[in-house]
Amino acid sequence: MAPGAPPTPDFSARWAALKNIPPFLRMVWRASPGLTLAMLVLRLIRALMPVAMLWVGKLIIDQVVALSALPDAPQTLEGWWNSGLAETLVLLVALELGLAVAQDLTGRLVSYVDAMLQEKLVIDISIRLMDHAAGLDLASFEDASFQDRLDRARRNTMGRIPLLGQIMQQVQDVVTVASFAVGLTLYNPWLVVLLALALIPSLFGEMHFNAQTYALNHRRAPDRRERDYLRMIAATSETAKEVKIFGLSPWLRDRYLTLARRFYVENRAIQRRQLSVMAVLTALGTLAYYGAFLWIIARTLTGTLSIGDLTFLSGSFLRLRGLLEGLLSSFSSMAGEAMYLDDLFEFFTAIPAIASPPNPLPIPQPIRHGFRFDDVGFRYPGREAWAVRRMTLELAAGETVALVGENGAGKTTIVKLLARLYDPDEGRITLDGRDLREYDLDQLRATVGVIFQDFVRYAVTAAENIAIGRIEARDDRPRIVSSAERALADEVIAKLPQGYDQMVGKRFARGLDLSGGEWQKLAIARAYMRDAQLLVLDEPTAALDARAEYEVFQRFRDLTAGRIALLISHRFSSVRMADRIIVLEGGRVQDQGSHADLIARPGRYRELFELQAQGYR
Ligand SMILES: Nc1ncnc2c1ncn2[C@@H]1O[C@H](COP(=O)(O)OP(=O)(O)OP(=O)(O)O)[C@@H](O)[C@H]1O
Repeated sequence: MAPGAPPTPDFSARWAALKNIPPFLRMVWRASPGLTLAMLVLRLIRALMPVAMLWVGKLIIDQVVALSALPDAPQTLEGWWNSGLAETLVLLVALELGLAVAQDLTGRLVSYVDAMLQEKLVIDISIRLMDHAAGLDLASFEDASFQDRLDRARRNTMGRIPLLGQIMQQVQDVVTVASFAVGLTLYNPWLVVLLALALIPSLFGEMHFNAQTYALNHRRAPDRRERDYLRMIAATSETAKEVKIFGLSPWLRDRYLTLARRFYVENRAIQRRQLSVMAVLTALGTLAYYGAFLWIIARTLTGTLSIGDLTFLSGSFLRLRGLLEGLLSSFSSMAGEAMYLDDLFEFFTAIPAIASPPNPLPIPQPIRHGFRFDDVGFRYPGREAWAVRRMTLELAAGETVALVGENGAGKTTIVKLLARLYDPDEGRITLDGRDLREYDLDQLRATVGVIFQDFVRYAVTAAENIAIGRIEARDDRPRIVSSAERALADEVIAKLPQGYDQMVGKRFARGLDLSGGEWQKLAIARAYMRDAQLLVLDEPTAALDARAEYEVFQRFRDLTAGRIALLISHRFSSVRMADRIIVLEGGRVQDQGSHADLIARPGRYRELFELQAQGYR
């Protein structure tokens, strides 16, 4: 099936999806070889039990009939016991009892092993999804169709875990069917053929409807994401304020309802068609069953079959019909379920474009010269306009540089390019003269510490929120405390009832929410956790007042002495302390120099500086 394309709701798609079963089973095996083996053995034992029980049942009945027809049969139980005539019968009954107990026991064991195996599988797949997602490019996450695919992979795969039980049941049922079929064939092979023929139409019916449902779900993934999003924003702590103030509730509700209604109508149409078509097809199976039953009764009446044979055959027939019906429909639904696995395997085939080269260079320790943009051009995927074009600039070792420019000038883009969250489309970025792409990616990311404007407010403890900057050091309390002090976050933490161990954020009941500025201080402390050689504050200070931001920047400059510090802010009063200020406009360097240089000459910087200064007068 072509990646991303909805499958055509036909049988071939269904059959093709069966290819997913072997890799799925390999995942199961990987999750737990021991449990998988145990499961197979148990299923095999269970598979042979029905025919064994029915056969023993037949033997019992034949014995009873034979014994009761004896001319000089004993009249009392004691008489039977003493005669020894009923020994075989007693043995057979004991055997039947043993089989019944074993069937119950293995049934429970199967449920247990199945549940454990599914749990292990969920963990294993979740970890693999997380690991794989972690390695993918940022661009992928900003791409809506990728989001749909990831969403489908996650949602569909977790929903497909019971497929394991289905496959196992299928294997078990196939063995049971085979054992019954052997039994029936011994009497009359046509009985089996008759049954199978009657059931084929309903198999195709099932397959057809499953494929339609899948195709519909697949096609609706973007709408479903929107529907879930609407339901989510209508009632979350993040949105509650605006939903109330702007009275968004009716609007959200209507949009949700429009989508949900469409889903409902489409689902109903499929369900109705399935109801009528399947009713007819299933009736065919019933007809065949009673036809065969009549044949067995007739043969018993004419004396060709014994009463034991009658019970065995009619029992086998009944079981076989149920089994075949179940097998065919569950086979078709299994194939249908397997189609959903396409999304998972497709997701696993996505390879990041940004990766370390085969023989990566280590990051220089220390950086001798610095970073350099050489005529760099970059466009976001799917965008016509250049975010950055003909950009040439330098960040020299040990220097504090500020980037200023109006919204959309390209400041954040420069930072993303420095950390190789994206690679340039034109020109190149070098570190100590070598292209960034030649270096080890993990080392590069470790040496570039960025606190973004939209940093994440994690619903974990205050200490952990700071440790995010260097998660390996999450148990290094002195390091966390000292980072907090440098970022002025210690004052924020001092006010929390449980100090560093206070859960923050409002997601969990025991969390305590912080003000925007307080969150920013915690985030800035993350920068100090790192041993980064290039530290970037990309406007995480916007919620601080002008004086606090100035103080944060001043400290940042002093505390990052010897490293490269990059500051981004819209406040000219704060950036003036940088060694060099780069003025960006429309994705290009418009001017650069120290504050004194820039203010001394007419230009954009002086203009904007004066505009802001007036505001403060
Ligand atoms: N993820 C993205 N996908 C597509 N276009 C983007 C993306 N991020 C930024 N852009 C575009 O790239 C250009 C540069 O954006 P950038 O974020 O670098 O600006 P900025 O100078 O940091 O702005 P601000 O001061 O508002 O933070 C803008 O035109 C913006 O619309």
